[in-house]
Amino acid sequence: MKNQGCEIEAIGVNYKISTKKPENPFKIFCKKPAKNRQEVGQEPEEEAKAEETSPEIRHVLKDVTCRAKPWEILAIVGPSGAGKSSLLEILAGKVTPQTGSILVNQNPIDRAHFKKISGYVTQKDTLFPLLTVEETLMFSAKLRLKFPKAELSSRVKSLIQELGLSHVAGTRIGDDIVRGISGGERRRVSIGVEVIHDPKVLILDEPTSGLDSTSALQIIDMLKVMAETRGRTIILSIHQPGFRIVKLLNSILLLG
Ligand SMILES: Nc1ncnc2c1ncn2[C@@H]1O[C@H](COP(=O)(O)OP(=O)(O)OP(=O)(O)O)[C@@H](O)[C@H]1O
Repeated sequence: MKNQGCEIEAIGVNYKISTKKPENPFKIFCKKPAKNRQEVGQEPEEEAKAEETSPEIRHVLKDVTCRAKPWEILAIVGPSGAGKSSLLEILAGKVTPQTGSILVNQNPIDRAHFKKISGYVTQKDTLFPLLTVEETLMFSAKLRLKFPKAELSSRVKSLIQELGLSHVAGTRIGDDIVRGISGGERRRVSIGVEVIHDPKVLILDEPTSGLDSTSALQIIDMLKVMAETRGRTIILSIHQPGFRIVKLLNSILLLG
């Protein structure tokens, strides 16, 4: 099992959200509005139809099916609001869809176990600006791995090399006030934080957003190497991949 890759499959996923404004929390005694004549006595199909056309229900994902394989990159492509982040959260077991299933190696997802074998890189980097690159990765290593200090240190050093961050290992992350590393380097550190425990699956929400085309290509190139050398399953969302990026992707799911 240890060396087995991880295949993730989404089958017939439907995800709806309610855009209805929450009721007034101070209104303790509230009379439920009487159902209108049309709603009373509705059949289930009619009810589903009514839900479908209701302006208060947004159908974010409609019958989505996809498969991500080990050693490969699956990209979820689509315009803003297409549901890319929602699908990634569903694939990661963070959100449960109304219908459909998520399978990991042909078995229903076990969220607790999946958390241990996966890494999730959010769209926005959440790093401590005053820590250096090496300190940031060491912090994550100490949280996630129960290794002796020397082993943690050597794991961090080899990861810094793998991420191509050796030249900035001792540089602070920085933010708008403190000058630090570049946007592309920051993204690499965020990826490093999530791969320190060598996960089988890596899920990334828009890893190239806000980067110039060269830095974006370098990030996807690095992820490709991670997939091909470690057998990782990589799932990422991306807005508008350029031609050179598309060539590095193994499969693409288009969301409209
Ligand atoms: N928890 C939620 N509450 C309210 N609306 C939500 C929620 N989750 C998703 N949505 C809505 O669902 C739609 C899809 O959102 P999602 O973030 O998945 O899209 P996206 O393709 O990742 O967009 P972007 O590229 O801009 O990040 C959007 O209209 C969003 O407002």
